[in-house]
Amino acid sequence: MKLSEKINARGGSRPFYTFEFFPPRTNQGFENLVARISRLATLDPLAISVTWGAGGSTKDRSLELAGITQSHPYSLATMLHLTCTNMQEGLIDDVLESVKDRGIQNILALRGDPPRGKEEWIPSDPRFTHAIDLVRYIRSVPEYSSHFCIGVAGYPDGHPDSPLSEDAEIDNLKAKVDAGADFIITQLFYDVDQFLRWVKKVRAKGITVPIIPGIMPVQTYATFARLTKLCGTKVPKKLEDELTPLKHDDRLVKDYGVNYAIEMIRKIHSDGDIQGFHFCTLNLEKSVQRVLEGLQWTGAVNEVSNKLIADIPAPLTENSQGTEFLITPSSAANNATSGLVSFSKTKTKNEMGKGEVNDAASWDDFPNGRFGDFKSPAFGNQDPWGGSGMTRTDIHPQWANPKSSEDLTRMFMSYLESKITTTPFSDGALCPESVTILPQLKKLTQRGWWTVGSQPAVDGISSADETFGWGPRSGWVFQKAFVEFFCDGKDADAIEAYIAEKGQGWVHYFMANGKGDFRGNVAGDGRNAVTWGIFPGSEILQSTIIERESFITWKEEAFSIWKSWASFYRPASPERQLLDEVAKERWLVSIIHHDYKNADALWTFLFDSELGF
Ligand SMILES: Cc1cc2nc3c(=O)[nH]c(=O)nc-3n(C[C@H](O)[C@H](O)[C@H](O)COP(=O)(O)OP(=O)(O)OC[C@H]3O[C@@H](n4cnc5c(N)ncnc54)[C@H](O)[C@@H]3O)c2cc1C
Ligand SMILES: NC(=O)c1ccc[n+]([C@@H]2O[C@H](COP(=O)([O-])OP(=O)(O)OC[C@H]3O[C@@H](n4cnc5c(N)ncnc54)[C@H](O)[C@@H]3O)[C@@H](O)[C@H]2O)c1
Repeated sequence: MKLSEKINARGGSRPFYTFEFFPPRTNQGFENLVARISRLATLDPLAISVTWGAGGSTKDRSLELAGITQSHPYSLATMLHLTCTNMQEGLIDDVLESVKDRGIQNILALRGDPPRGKEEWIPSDPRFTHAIDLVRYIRSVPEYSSHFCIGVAGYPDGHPDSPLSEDAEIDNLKAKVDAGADFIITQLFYDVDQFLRWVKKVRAKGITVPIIPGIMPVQTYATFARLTKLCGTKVPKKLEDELTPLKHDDRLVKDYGVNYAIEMIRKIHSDGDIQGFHFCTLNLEKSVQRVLEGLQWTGAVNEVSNKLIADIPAPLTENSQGTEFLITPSSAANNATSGLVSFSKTKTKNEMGKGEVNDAASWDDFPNGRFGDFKSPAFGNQDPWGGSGMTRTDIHPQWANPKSSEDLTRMFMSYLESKITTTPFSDGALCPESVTILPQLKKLTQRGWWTVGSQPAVDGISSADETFGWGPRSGWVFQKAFVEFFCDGKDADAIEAYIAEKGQGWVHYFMANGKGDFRGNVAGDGRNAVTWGIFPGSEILQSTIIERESFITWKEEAFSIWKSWASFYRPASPERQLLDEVAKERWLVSIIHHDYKNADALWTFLFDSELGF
């Protein structure tokens, strides 16, 4: 059903909400998301939306997910985000046809990433340069026009890449609506006063369609910092001042995020214009549920909608079978200041094993744990539409234009020496904990093993420690050292042989190349918890796990970053040849040393003459 019709049918009696999801990176994450959506559906959203990877990069998974949620037994009004630039010629028509065939009637028409300057050899559809072109196109084809309800994006804090004034931006928004859009969904924001001012300005320009504000409850400090930067979101001083002191405690951050979202929504709703809210869920469920409970908007619907749970087909993978708990805070949303959030666990499905419970329960608690659980729907999330960062920006001038391996070594070294602040693999400065192993990282990188991820060993440090601490303050945290780097095939062979000969069971590794070869010494389903913490009143929490599935998923992304970087250069250019060669020939290697009681164990093991040190 069309969202515009559903909004009208409600008659404005009760506020509505929609939930946004992105297609997960792994098969198990995908299957578990479907189960998660079915649970969230019991909260009676008016629609759910599925994001679209820039340039169609998630086409199949986005279509599949949207098709599932639209059809029986879920039967949720589904909206597909669709970007129109950097899309291969003909793809828009194919997608619109498939969307229509699946019975989906709502499209969020977006521009997507601006075309990359130097890519003229990649054929992309010349008909589309702005979102308005997609709106016009859909409205120009009678069978699409009658079938689809169209939403467009609005930017209360301004568009991050736009040089235009607010007035000019709103004129462009009006043009999209005049071209046939039925509603506006806004970019996420946190400054309610600014939003309400913007809405009045939008209305004053004669835009009358529903405006649905994008709400993203703060989930973790790192995601919040990353996304507000990416989206150009203004962070009110009050929010910054209140959130920063909590940033090491994921639970307090989440509690704060829930309360802040509740306050935002109450204030916006009381202003009278806004009827509904669009939740950017990041594929997590607890915070959105808590916000709606806190608003007391869910009471009436819960009775009606339990039917969905009963209708859902049995869950989906062996690992996910029965591992899901619906975790509801026993004292909804109001514990932020005490720091004592207690959770009551309500089984939603079959009986389950204890270890599995710990996994699923922490999916929301540590959604962006560095190497989060690959079974989590939120695994590997980088931004709300699943890009790698590489697709959103032009090549960073800091990375120079590498023409040789030595140039790349220099780039990775410059990053470690803080001469540059990013690499294609690290979008911000090194974490303070990495500074404690800086000489070791430099030694590896200088050797041509370009490090991209690492952590030092930690044997029980206070969870309140400024550098290593996380979680509730009264606890102890532990880490095993690991390092992850790109090296050539000869070195990968040498590392493998060396670990087999000298590792004595203390050293685990995974290695993979861009051609699809994979090697490692961890048993198929072996899971290395490399960061864990012990806190009062809870099971041991494992925030970071290194395992085969997540490594393989990450290595796909890692090699696609090389390829994506290469694609910025002309085919015959030395940069293109170098980066293509690296993407083909180098290996991504991840090495963990299990002796966390010896802080030097990993490094003394690696810095051996047999490995060329
Ligand atoms: C709710 C929401 C969901 C999103 N979902 C996704 C997603 O799933 N996948 C994804 O890749 N991205 C997504 N995005 C990001 C979006 O694709 C980017 O923000 C993109 O840069 C702009 O898209 P747009 O549709 O607003 O573009 P447009 O409406 O085309 O506007 C882009 C810029 O161009 C300007 N402009 C418009 N018309 C003209 C003109 N004729 N001449 C000159 N300038 C003009 C506008 O003022 C604006 O500054 C989403 C954004 C929002 C707010
Ligand atoms: N299973 C896996 O192996 C797997 C899965 C997903 C992600 N990853 C890794 O995680 C990273 C992305 O995850 P994230 O956003 O949580 O990472 P992050 O930015 O939190 O980095 C993880 C750690 O690596 C350190 N680091 C960053 N850049 C480094 C560099 N150039 N050399 C050495 N150390 C560096 C950081 O300081 C931090 O301590 C990827 O770069 C990848 O290394 C690995």
